[in-house]
Amino acid sequence: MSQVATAVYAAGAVCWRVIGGRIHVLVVHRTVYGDVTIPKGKVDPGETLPETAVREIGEETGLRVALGVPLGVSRYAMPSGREKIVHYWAAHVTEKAVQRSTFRPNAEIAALEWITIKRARSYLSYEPDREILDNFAALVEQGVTDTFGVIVLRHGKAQPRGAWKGTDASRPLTERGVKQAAALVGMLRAWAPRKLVSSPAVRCVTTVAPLAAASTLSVKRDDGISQDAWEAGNDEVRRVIGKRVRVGKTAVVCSHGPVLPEIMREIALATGTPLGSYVSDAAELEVGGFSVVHLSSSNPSSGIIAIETHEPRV
Ligand SMILES: Nc1nc2c([nH]c(=O)n2[C@H]2C[C@H](O)[C@@H](COP(=O)(O)OP(=O)(O)OP(=O)(O)O)O2)c(=O)[nH]1
Repeated sequence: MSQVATAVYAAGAVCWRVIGGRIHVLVVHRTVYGDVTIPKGKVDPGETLPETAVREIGEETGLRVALGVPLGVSRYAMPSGREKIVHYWAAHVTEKAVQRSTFRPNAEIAALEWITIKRARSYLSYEPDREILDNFAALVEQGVTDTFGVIVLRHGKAQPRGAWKGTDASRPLTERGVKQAAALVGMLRAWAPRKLVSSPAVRCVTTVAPLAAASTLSVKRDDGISQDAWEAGNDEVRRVIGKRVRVGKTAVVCSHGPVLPEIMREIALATGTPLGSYVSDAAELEVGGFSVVHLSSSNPSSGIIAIETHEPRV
């Protein structure tokens, strides 16, 4: 009987910052291999890829980062013959994070180096890494490097309508829904949301409550994105989304299945993005699932830069 070796999953980020008016990226010189790569590492058991990317950047470089735009997936066969699949994001590194880095050369990483994209391209040891860097370079050329995310979240699994005697808005999460809410914490923190907006319905507020507690943010309840308002035809999705796009801080917006298409539509309209399946598919979320819609900080009306959709883990 032949054995098929399973792929090894990993995640990392093209870390970038502006030095002397020019974008520089971070490459790592690895001690054992003597090669130059984009920082990344293997998924720990039970961890999601966005969490892995943030943890690995922290461990390898001492830098605390939040994820930006997804930059694609590289695949290669390791010398052992096993396939490696690596998911990458862009990650803006603040000056504060650089100052706080505790990096010391170690058995894994001999040195960190901040260099221009052109130089990084010539230093990187492997073609798959160069392709990921090229994806980042394309964003730089379009002038959309600085981004923020609107994280459109569908509440976790709730008690069915028929089985609940109280008002629809007071329907609680099921046990699975509570587990989904807990599992969202680590994952959503990878994008470091700075604002949490939720429909006032219990199933939505309790979906974001663990995240609020872990990130010491309060939940802003807004009836404009409630299902009751939507069913009555007096929702205010445009106002809620317009504000998120104007403010330009990464935010979680937690709402209901039927309201999500309207939320995605308003993000597209507010940013001058043509409507299409790319936009509407992002609203097709399972309970506890979310889409991160990446927008330009310097020019939000330049359209949606990227959308990534994540299934619930539970
Ligand atoms: N980082 C990287 N390594 C590659 C690529 N192509 C390629 O053959 N390698 C080689 C270098 C090593 O000999 C071998 C394993 O390196 P690796 O970076 O995938 O795996 P690792 O377990 O050492 O490191 P990590 O995933 O925990 O960060 O694969 C590539 O595109 N990127």
